[in-house]
Formats: sequence, structure tokens, C-alpha cells
Amino acid sequence: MSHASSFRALARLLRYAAGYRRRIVAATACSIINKLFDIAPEILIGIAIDVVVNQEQSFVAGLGFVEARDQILVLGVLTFLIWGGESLFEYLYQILWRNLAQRLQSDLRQDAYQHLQRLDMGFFEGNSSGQLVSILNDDVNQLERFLDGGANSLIQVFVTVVAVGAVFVVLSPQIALLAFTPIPIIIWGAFYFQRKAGPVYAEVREKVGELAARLSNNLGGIATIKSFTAEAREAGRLRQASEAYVEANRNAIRISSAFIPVIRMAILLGFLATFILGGLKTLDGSLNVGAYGVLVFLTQRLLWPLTGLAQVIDLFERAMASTRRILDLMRVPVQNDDTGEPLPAPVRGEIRFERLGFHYPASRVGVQDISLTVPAGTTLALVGATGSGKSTLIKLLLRFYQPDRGAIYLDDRRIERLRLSDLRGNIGLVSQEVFLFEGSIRDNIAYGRPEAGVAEVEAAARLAEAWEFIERLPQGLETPVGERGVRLSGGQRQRLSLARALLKDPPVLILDEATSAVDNETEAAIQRSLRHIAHGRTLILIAHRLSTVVQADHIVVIDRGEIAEQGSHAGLLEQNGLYAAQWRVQTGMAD
Ligand SMILES: Nc1ncnc2c1ncn2[C@@H]1O[C@H](COP(=O)(O)OP(=O)(O)OP(=O)(O)O)[C@@H](O)[C@H]1O
Repeated sequence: MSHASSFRALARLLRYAAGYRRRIVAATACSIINKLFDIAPEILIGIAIDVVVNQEQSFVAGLGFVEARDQILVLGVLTFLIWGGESLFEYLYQILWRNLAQRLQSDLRQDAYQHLQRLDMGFFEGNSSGQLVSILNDDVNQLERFLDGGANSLIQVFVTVVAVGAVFVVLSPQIALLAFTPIPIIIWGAFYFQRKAGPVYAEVREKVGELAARLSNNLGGIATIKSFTAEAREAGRLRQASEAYVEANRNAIRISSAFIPVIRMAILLGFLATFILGGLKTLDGSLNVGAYGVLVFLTQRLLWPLTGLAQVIDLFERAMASTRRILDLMRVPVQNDDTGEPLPAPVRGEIRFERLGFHYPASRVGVQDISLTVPAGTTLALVGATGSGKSTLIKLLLRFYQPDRGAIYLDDRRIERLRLSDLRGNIGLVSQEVFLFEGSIRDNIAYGRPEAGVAEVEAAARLAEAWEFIERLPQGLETPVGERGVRLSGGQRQRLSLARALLKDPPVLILDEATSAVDNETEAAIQRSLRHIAHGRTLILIAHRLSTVVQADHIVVIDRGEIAEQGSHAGLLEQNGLYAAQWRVQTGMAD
């Protein structure tokens, strides 16, 4: 039942917005008062007709203003006050609702983003970034649109029905009964419509997300598309996603367009009843002329807002479909909370894997039965075929995933018990995929320690063999990089990433293929500085080029997620297994 779940979404939203309760109440009150003032002129018109027709016997005369002229003046003053009040409260509700919309959308977006940042890596693999962007952008905006105008309209329609109903009952209960017979039909129709529209709008939101996902995926891969001259095919795929959105909206349009004419016909019945029956009663004298005027005018006032109900419910449905998506996202449980125990300083950097087992749910591969100790201050090299599980071990060490079996220890403490910031704060990672943020080269190097001085940044850049190319750039350290900045080569990016990790100066440093994209000369240079880099810290190197790992204290060969061989370079050559074979291939000694 969509309307049930829309109201549930509304209830969830109100629970989320508990801190705004006073502002919501104030805005609602202004909407109600404004509407009451808005209906009042119709009643004044009726009273004015009563005054000119009945003069000394009029309703106002009964209040003490016997003279018809005085009565008109009193009505004039009242009209002025009512219009003034209406304007004042319109100003107030506009300000309150629209500012509430701004506050709520901004807070909701920030909360959702902060929640998102804390979710497991597994979550990001199961959800495309385009979908997530569409929730954080489009869905939040949809809610803003509803709060901007829709919430007020919904409240005012309700107030109109109740207030006009009260006036009808006072003036003529009999006509009230007739005039209001269409209302249950309309309300039923509105809910019927809502039930139909709910799933359709959920579908529309879904399609917006898919479209966004397609767009961001394609823009990210534009070079691949061009190199395969696949523009036509991709345009076709985008057309499909775009057409699916049109199609979803077509269903929504079909339903929402039918609603208004149907409702108008229902209201017409009520209007005709008032018009004809009221006229007849006035003619035979059982209804006051002014009261007849009020009734006819007020049925008009009832008519238009109720036709608008469809649009408001439309907006409400869209907003609730969006709210559900946002709040569902915020309900995804966070596993990596920051409540663990602190890691006592000084951190030595000893790492121990104990019978570690893990597989990715998506691909059912991973690592099995890894037991390994890396004494503090030593260098471990992980080698092995592509896809054998080397990076997976690192991701487990950083707690991007939870192991299925076994445990990892840092300085004899189980890492899943540690405070996450203590764990990750003591590990520097230079990963295969280097990500540069919008900002200068200096900002990027100092990402882990924004307070670092220029001299420290330069020293880190020198150690990472990055200084030479930075120096040659016209703006040096201040050169902007990232999407809007200078494009750096793959090797240059890797060296920036290395400098970034070195500046953080962590007790444990992981270089995952950190020299894969650099030329031989730079690699040799990094090799030389590696000894310097390794000094006083635990270093884990992942490399395909075995020349990089010769110096390591311990070399572990991973094969299909398991440890196949281990030892020193010389020891492994002696074993004459996988490592030795690979070494012969790489040094050109293979037969
Ligand atoms: N997020 C993931 N979801 C599912 N499977 C994954 C995921 N990440 C990696 N895998 C799979 O796990 C296996 C190990 O991958 P891993 O990245 O650890 O290999 P690797 O040894 O580091 O490879 P390379 O040397 O190419 O970097 C691979 O078969 C890979 O397809």
C-alpha cells in the first residue's frame, strides 16, 4: 500500500526532523492563520450584501451599528485588517517554510554524506556512485521542493475544507450536507490516485538514478569510449536510459492528468447543489440573501484548492519516494564505528596475520589460511600472479573488509578491536590507483597532515623522487591538479601519492605497486631512497618487478589466495619454485 508507506516515510522524516519541531509548528500555524484570513473576505461580502439588503435588520446591526453607513465603514475597517493579516502571515509562512526547506535539505544531505563515508567498501562496490549522487542531489532537492510550497498547500487545503465546512454548517446545515457530499469521493479519489502514483514515482526516482549512473560511468570512461570509437553505441545506451525515464514519467503523467478533471466533475455536483437549492431557498425566503452569497462564493473557494490537491499529493508522493531513498541510505548499518580501544604509543608496527581467510561475496575468491608475521621495522615483499590476493591482504589490514576467519594483529592487538582512526592513522598506503583531489600539488601531498610546512612537503617530495618534476612546473607546489587542474602522468601521480604517504610518516607503510608506472631510471632512484624510506618503519611492498623486492627482509609468494613459498631472495632462488621461475623470466635467464 503506497499511501501507507508514504505516511510511514513522512513519519520517519518527522522523526529525523525532531530538532526542527518548533519551526515546523510555527510554519504550520502561519499557514493556518493565513488561510483563515484568506477565506474571511467571502464572508465579509456576504455580510455586506446582508447590510445593503436588510439595512437596519442586518447581522451587523445586531452588533450595535444601527446606521447602514456605519455598518459599511465597519466592514471596510475589517476588510483592511483581514487583508493586512493575510499578507503578514503569508510573508511569515513563506519565510518559515522556505528557510526550513533550506535547512532541512542541507542537513539531510550532509548527514547522508557523512553516513555514506562511514560505510564499508563492500557497500560502494554494490552501489554505483551515480546512484548515490542522485540520492544526495536529486532526491534531497525533491524534498526541498515539497517543503518549499507543497507542505503549505497541503495544510491550507485541509484548513479550507474544515473552515468552509464550519461556515456552511452555521448558515445552512441542509445545504452543507449536499455541498459536502462530493468531499468523501474526492478524498477517496485522492487516496486512490496516491496509491496508483506511489509506485510509479518510485520507478521515476529509480530511473533518474540509473540515468545518473550511466552518465557518470560514461564520462569517467570517455577516453575508452573514444579509443574504441564507441560513441554511437554509448549514445544509444544513454538514449535507452533516458527513454526509460521518459516512459516512467509517462505513466506518472497519465495518472496525474486524469485526476484533475475527475475531481472537478465531482465538485461540480456539490456546487450545483448549493447553487440551485440555495437559490430556491432564498427565493422562498428561508435563506438570507447574504448567506446565499457566502455559500455560492465559498463553494468556489472549496473547488479550486481541491483540484490543486492532486498536484500537491503528486508533489508529496514524489517527495516521500525520495525521502524513503535518503533515509534508507542512512539506515545502512555502519560497521566501522570509531569506538574501539586506542593503540598505545609508540606504535612499533609489528603485523601478524593468523589463519586469515576471506572471500568477496561478489566473486567468491579471496585469501585462505594466511599466517604470517612481519616484525616491526622489517620489509616484507608480497609477490605473486595478478589476481592472487596481494591487495586483498592489504584491504583486510586496513579493515576495508571483515575477514571470514582468523585475525590480524598490529602490535599484538586485534585490529578489529582498535579505534579505526588509530589503525588507519598509523598505516600509510600508496595504492595502485592514485587519487588526486581538487587542489594544488601541495594540498595533495599534505592531505594527511594539512598543517605541514612547505619545507616538510618539499622533503617528502624529494624522498619520493617527485621534486624534480614539481620544480619544473611554472607554479611549482601551487600547481592545481585534479579534474580541473594540470594533468599529470601516471608515474608522476604515483610519486605524489608516495610523497603524500611519506609526509604522514606512518610506522607502517604499504607500497602497492608503487613503482609500476615509473620509468626504469625513476624506479632505480626510488629503490635508492627506499632504504631511507624503510628506515625505522615496517614496510610492505607489493611488486611484479622482482628487482624491486630483492632487498626485502622477507618475501612471500601468494598463489590463488594462499602462501605458496616464502623466504629471502636467495633462499627462494634455491627453492627453485614459482619465485625462481619468475626471476629467470624477468632477468632473461629463462630457457
Ligand atoms: N571488490 C571485489 N569484489 C570481488 N572480487 C574482488 C574484489 N576485489 C578483488 N577481487 C578478486 O579477488 C582476487 C584477488 O584480488 P587482488 O586485488 O587481491 O589481487 P592482486 O594479487 O593484488 O592482483 P594484482 O597483482 O593484479 O594487483 C581477484 O580474483 C579479484 O578478481
